Amino acid sequence: MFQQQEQMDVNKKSALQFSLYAITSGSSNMYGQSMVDVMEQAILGGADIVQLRNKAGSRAEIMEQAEQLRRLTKRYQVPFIMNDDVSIAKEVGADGVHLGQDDLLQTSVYEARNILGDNAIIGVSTHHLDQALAAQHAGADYIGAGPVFATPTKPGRAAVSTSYIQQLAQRVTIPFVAIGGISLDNASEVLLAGAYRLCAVRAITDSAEPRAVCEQFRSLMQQYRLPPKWMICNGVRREIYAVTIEQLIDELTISEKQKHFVVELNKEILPRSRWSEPLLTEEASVELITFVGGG
Ligand SMILES: Cc1ncc(COP(=O)(O)OP(=O)(O)O)c(N)n1
Ligand SMILES: Cc1nc(C(=O)O)sc1CCOP(=O)(O)O
Ligand SMILES: [Mg+2]
Repeated sequence: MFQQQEQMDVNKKSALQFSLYAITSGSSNMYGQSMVDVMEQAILGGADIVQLRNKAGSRAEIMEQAEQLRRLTKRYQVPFIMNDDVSIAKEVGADGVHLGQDDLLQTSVYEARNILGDNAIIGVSTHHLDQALAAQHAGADYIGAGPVFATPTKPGRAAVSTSYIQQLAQRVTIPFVAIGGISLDNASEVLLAGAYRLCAVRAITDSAEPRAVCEQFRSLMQQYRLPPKWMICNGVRREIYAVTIEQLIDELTISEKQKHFVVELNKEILPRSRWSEPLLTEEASVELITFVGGG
């Protein structure tokens, strides 16, 4: 818990800078491409994190797939996340595990962290803001946010819509990834709502050309947001997209009446005349010091 406020291991920090998250489906796709080939194509197209999701296989089958994906992702130096099962994640040396709200009833973030260690990536699915804030507080490294659109991959789960993405962009300090029904046709809508990271199953696995699909996702994504930076804002370590103090104030949705403060950037007072300069960089530390009116 609260590890976001400490210095993060460099490998974990770089793993969490992912932008396109590919999740498996089945052992081969409808074009006869094996699951591993599809994921390799996805990685070559720009997927920079991979999850094994097999809801129906035997433990032995899942273990074998996990080992295959572990080898593949090591070769390309891409993080590998195991869905649902912390013990398989541990056994194959996955980089982390993804837990849904139901999975948390079996294994909490705290327990997963104890089993996998501080450097493991623990992701948690969330469907509304309270769950997101709880996951962040519990020490999750990233949040899954969805389903943004209704999807047959998760039947019966109501769409949260892009308004949930807007909420997360303003309220959570850890990375979040939009998931559910995301395709090349609607990705812009999700990015416009404030997502930097997108996750897809069918858009990638149901395509005859997973590599081309991922390339197109990545080129779309580059049009919307610059990668976020880890910064310390008023003592809290968090992801920040802003590059100027003015943008930071907007990003933190500070209301008009609270905008009278002194800004310290890396321990130096920053005059208001410089608030529009692109000064915010990785690991910058910003203090927005407000004054309480006296009588
Ligand atoms: C990145 C990511 N986000 C959400 C999920 C869904 O997890 P969960 O709600 O536990 O559902 P299942 O995938 O286990 O059916 C995910 N797997 N990955
Ligand atoms: C596995 C999963 N989890 C979701 C969530 O909202 O937590 S939506 C989802 C399915 C995503 O698949 P597709 O890209 O095919 O829609
Ligand atoms: Mg699950």
